[in-house]
Formats: sequence, structure tokens, C-alpha cells
Amino acid sequence: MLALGKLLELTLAGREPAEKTQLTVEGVRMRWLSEGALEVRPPEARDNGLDLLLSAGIHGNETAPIELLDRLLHDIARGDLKPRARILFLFGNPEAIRRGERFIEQDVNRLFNGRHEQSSGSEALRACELERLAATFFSLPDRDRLHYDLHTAIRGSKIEQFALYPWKEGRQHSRQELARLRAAGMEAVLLQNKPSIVFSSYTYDKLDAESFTLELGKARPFGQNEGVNVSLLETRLKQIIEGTEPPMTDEGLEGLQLFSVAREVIKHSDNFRLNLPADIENFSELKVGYVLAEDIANTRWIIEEQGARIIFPNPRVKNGLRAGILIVPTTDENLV
Ligand SMILES: O=C(O)CCC(=O)N[C@@H](CCC(=O)O)C(=O)O
Ligand SMILES: [Zn+2]
Repeated sequence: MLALGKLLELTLAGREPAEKTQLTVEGVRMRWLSEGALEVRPPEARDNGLDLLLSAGIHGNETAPIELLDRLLHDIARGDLKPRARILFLFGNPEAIRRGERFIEQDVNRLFNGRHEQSSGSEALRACELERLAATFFSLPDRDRLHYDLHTAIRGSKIEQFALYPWKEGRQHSRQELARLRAAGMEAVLLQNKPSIVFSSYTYDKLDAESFTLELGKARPFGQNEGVNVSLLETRLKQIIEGTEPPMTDEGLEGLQLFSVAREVIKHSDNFRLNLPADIENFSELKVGYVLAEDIANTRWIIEEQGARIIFPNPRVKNGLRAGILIVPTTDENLV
């Protein structure tokens, strides 16, 4: 296998490859761009006009998605997977991946859409570099742009695999992309309704990609991901890469649960208290009237919404950041 197919090994060892560009037997060009960043370009005659950004390891302890990208890269480097799409592979936070931690000083996924400019340290620099790599990759005109930012969650979930679909003023969510996600094994999609500072929101908002955060199961260390079943996603990604994806129809949305954000719960101070059991699962339902959280100056987060559920509850985030998202079921009427 070509040395550049071993991007994960290089990243874990903190090494630069001796050769920065390599050609597979199929004429696919692999180009190392920076730590944890590799571009794959099919021969011009085979290029189908799709630019696909696949990122993982934005949180260093979320290893199942990193292993999935590693397998795809190996297949490409061996010539077993024959891309027709241009692809950018990104391992988001190399130092955190090496240490098996979510982050070192600050969460990279709270530093996009310019937030890194108001901050400092290696993770702010990395967010800036990831924005630059994505912007350069998505700068070619007249091409389709797709970004999947792959994650696993801190806790278990009543709905194991789901996507978060960013929001931008004046842009509508795509039915076709939701059908594609359904075929890739996603059981639910959270339709965002305001701007955000995560990586997928940056590529959706600033780079006009169709972008998603995908949650694939519970975060575990390398080699311990038997419980995370990514087979449907892996099959679909291979089809997208090779341009052999079956056509998507409206029926493709069947069985996909849609949610919208009712409120983001923001932690304002060290007095923040979240009234949930430590082992609560994502998508747990909360009854109207329940006091979800309390914060400084007698602030109380009381459930008002029928059918409310919680995802990503985390009272340990830094002040000013999201400590959970309250979501409610929604319909597909606003999709295009
Ligand atoms: O399990 C958790 O609490 C977090 C899992 C995770 O990392 N989720 C992403 C979601 C990004 C988005 O909102 O699109 C994150 O929190 O960064
Ligand atoms: Zn994550």
C-alpha cells in the first residue's frame, strides 16, 4: 500500500511523510497537505464533479469515525476503491487523537465561523487551519460539495445514529440529502434553525457545501468499536466515492425521524446545575414542567415544550457554551 494511505499512522506518530504526493496504480493522486490532511484526486477523465470532505477526530477520543476513514484511505491507496470524487480527508485534532482526549485546552468544534479569532492556543490555530483547508478544497467552481463531519457521542442514545443539519438564512434543507442520510443508516436528523460555531456549520454557511455532523454511536478507545455499527454508512460512502450510488427517491425518507431545536441550554456560570442523571441517554423525553437546569441569579430552565427531548447534556462545558440541546419532533414540510 502507498505510504500516504497510512495517514492515521503518520498522524499518531506526529510524522510528515517523506513523499508528499503519490499516485496509485489507478492514477489516483494522493497529496499530503498538512498534519492529518490528505487530498485524493481521481484522474481527470474519471472525475464526476463531486468534492467530498470527510472529517473525523475533531474530538480526539471519538475513534470509530477515525477508524472508518482510515479503512477508506487504505482501500484507495491499495487501488481497491476507485474514486470518481475529489476527496479531502481530515483528522481534526491530531494532538487530542494521540492522547485519546476529547480536546486538550478547548473544544475545536466550538471555534469555527471565526470564533478562533477571538481565542488563542493550538486548538484555535487548528480550527483556523481546518477552515483554510476546507475553503481551499471547496474553492473550485461548478462542483457539488458535500461534507460529513463524523463523531461519536459521550453517552448512550435512544436513537443510535443521527445527523445534525446546519442552518443558514434563506437556505432550505434538502430532501435528497436526507434520503442519502437515511440510506447511510441515520435514523434521525436534527434540523438546526440558527447559526452555529461547529465545523459543519462553517462549511454549510461559508462554503456552500451540503454539510452534516453525523453521530454514529458511543465514543470508545481505538480497537474497541465493535459496538459501533457503521456498515451502512461505510457502504454508502464507498458508493459516493466511486460514483455508484443508487438514485435517491422521496420514499427514501421513510422511517427517518425529524427534529428541530426548541432551545439550546447555555451554561452561564459555575453555579450551573443540570438536573439529569449522569447516565441519561440522548433523546430522553422530558415532561412539561420539569426543571431541567438552574444557573446564577435564580435562572431556571423549565420544560415548556410538548414532546421535548434532550441531546448532548453536559454540565462540564466551559461557561458560555452549550450544555445541552432541547429538541422537539418536526415534519418534512419545509424541505426542498
Ligand atoms: O456527546 C456529546 O455530548 C457531544 C458529541 C459531539 O461531539 N457532538 C458534536 C455535535 C456538533 C453539532 O452540533 O453539529 C459536538 O458537540 O461538537
Ligand atoms: Zn464529537
